[in-house]
Amino acid sequence: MKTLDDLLGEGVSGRRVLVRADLNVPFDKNEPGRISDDGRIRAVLPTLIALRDAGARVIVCSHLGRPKGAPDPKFTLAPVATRLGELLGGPAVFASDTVGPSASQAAAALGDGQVLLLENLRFNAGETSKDDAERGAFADELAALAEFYVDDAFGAVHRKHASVYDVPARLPHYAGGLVIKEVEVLRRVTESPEQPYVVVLGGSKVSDKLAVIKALLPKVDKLLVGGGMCFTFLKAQGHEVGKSLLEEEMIGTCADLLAQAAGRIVLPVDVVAATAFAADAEHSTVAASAIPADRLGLDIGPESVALFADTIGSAKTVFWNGPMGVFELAPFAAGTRGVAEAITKIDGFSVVGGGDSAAAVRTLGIDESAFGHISTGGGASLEYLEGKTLPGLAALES
Ligand SMILES: Nc1ncnc2c1ncn2[C@@H]1O[C@H](COP(=O)(O)OP(=O)(O)O)[C@@H](O)[C@H]1O
Ligand SMILES: O=C(OP(=O)(O)O)[C@H](O)COP(=O)(O)O
Repeated sequence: MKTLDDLLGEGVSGRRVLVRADLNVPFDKNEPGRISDDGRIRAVLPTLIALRDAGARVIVCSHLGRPKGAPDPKFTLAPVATRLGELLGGPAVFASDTVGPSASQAAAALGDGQVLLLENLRFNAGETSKDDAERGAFADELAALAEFYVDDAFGAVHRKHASVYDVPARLPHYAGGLVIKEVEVLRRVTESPEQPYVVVLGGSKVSDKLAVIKALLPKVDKLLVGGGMCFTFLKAQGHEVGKSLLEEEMIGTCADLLAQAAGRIVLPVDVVAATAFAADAEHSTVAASAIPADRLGLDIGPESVALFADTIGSAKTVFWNGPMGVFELAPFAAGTRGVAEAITKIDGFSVVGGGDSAAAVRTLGIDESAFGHISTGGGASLEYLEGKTLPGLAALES
């Protein structure tokens, strides 16, 4: 795999370099347009600064959220361009489209050492299309903007998307420093995790991550499941989950996984159940087996935190992805805080992965240096640990 250092060694002054970054940052739920955690922007800065300082004309592209293949102002990268400019100490030009006239004019007008951010890749149906030709056509347009391609979007390397998988087939391609660093750490955890090895899963991307559990089960000693993930399992155990996040079509899969796991999947015993998805909603702690029909579980309860902390405490390797609750709303942050704090105390190696999980660590004020590694990718690191070939890494290697 060629790296950014190889590209810098070849000389990039005056050359247009397309950098795929993962700038999928969280926004403040109460203040639209305010980035609540800029960790993913900071994580790619060394790559952008190295290219800029070498005189490259830097064209950055990223997705934000999951728009449906067409422009949607809710998911514009404009606020990210502003923050990127602040962090770079000089403006980042923003193109109001990804491969249209604004992007191509801005790319053509870029001076040496200037940085351009394209609008959200996922405003284009070709980016995420399952159809190779449709993805390829979009990749052709993206590739036409530049002479070289650098992938530093670790959080998206598990996606077979045009900007991750098809563009590197069209341009000389290099792995950025963030991708290299992330892979180095995760390779260590994958190849020889010291036992006991505990994986903690939560968050809201339920169906994505349920698929990973099957592959991870044989590799881990215990899998602790909280967050939005746990309700499909609780339902599979025969409990009612009220209005909680539920993936109906995965209930059978969860039942199979529980049977296969023979006690190694640990579920919450209590949850904080609220009348609505809101900070001021009436809420109380209830047994996980007795969630009222008109309530939704928004956090794991204190007994579950104690149960999870006990298992985490004896682990030598912990991988955690996905908040234990809706930590962005203060009444539902205690589960995530409790689990995060337990992980910081282990006598072993810990990895936290995921945009929101990493953001939770920082916004809850937990000591970042107490973790072995904080990864910018949740799904990406999980699939790496699973031993899967990740499309973005395979494309960089070929
Ligand atoms: N019980 C729950 N119900 C709904 N959403 C939840 C619940 N628990 C956690 N979440 C949400 O999950 C989101 C993060 O999920 P995800 O994207 O899977 O994590 P990551 O970005 O760390 O991989 C957070 O915004 C959090 O509010
Ligand atoms: O936030 C991300 O993944 P993560 O929540 O698993 O860390 C990445 O930006 C990938 O986004 P996607 O899961 O919408 O493809």
